[in-house]
Amino acid sequence: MEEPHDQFAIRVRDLVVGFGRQTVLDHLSLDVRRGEILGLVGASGGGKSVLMRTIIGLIPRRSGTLEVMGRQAGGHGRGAAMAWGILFQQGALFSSLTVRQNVQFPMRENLVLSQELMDEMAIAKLEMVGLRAEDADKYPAELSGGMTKRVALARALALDPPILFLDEPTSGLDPIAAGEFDALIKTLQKTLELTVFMVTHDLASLTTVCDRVAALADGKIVAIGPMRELLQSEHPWVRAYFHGKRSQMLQHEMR
Ligand SMILES: Nc1ncnc2c1ncn2[C@@H]1O[C@H](COP(=O)(O)OP(=O)(O)OP(=O)(O)O)[C@@H](O)[C@H]1O
Repeated sequence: MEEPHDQFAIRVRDLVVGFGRQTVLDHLSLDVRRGEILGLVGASGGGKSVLMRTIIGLIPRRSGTLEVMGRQAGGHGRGAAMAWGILFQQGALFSSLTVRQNVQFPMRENLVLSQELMDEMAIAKLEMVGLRAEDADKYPAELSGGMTKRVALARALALDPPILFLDEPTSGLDPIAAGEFDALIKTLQKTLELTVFMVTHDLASLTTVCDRVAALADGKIVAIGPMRELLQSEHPWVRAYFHGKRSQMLQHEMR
């Protein structure tokens, strides 16, 4: 039975995206429920980033429909920019701007606010992600990997978006920092009632923070559901991904 539309933050139908003669996404359909943390896995080069970038309007689609928070996507502009926050893989902070200025960047681009209010908002966002007010005057080169991710997260949350896109948020972090970052995402998702769309290879993240996991193979979503269901999937790529030697070893160690 079809679920009512307002349950979904993102609806993708029959999406086709390609470059030249290469088709990357081939009639892909996917629903992301409001308030869930959805993890996306797929082969390297399989199109995870392309899917995310197409949803946020950075890559044009050849055909198919996209709906974000009940609105047909395609139009860019202010409304779209405020519907989501994005954490790119490398953190991607502006190196010449301080932490405070990085967090304020989307505010300056999209809102008309006094400097005083933006300063207060930036500090509130930094505290929300577990950083201190003293960190606001640092430059990106002065931050650890974990702090960089947190600043990028604070910037992604600057406009209080209902949807958060995360591209491999724990990559490059040691297991302790990765676990702390996962816990932070879970807490923020609960307190801010966010919908989180997360591309990740991190089995610990998939197991501990994701409500559902979607697997992308051959340009399509070939399996979707809670992690325990994905582990039962008969799809050859999904089986190879979760039951290959390396995954088995990690899962064994996680028990
Ligand atoms: N702007 C672009 N122009 C041409 N080809 C592109 C472009 N962006 C992505 N591609 C191609 O699309 C395919 C999917 O790339 P994508 O970055 O989405 O993979 P991915 O699943 O995110 O991989 P990874 O896990 O390694 O990050 C690749 O073959 C890539 O070369």
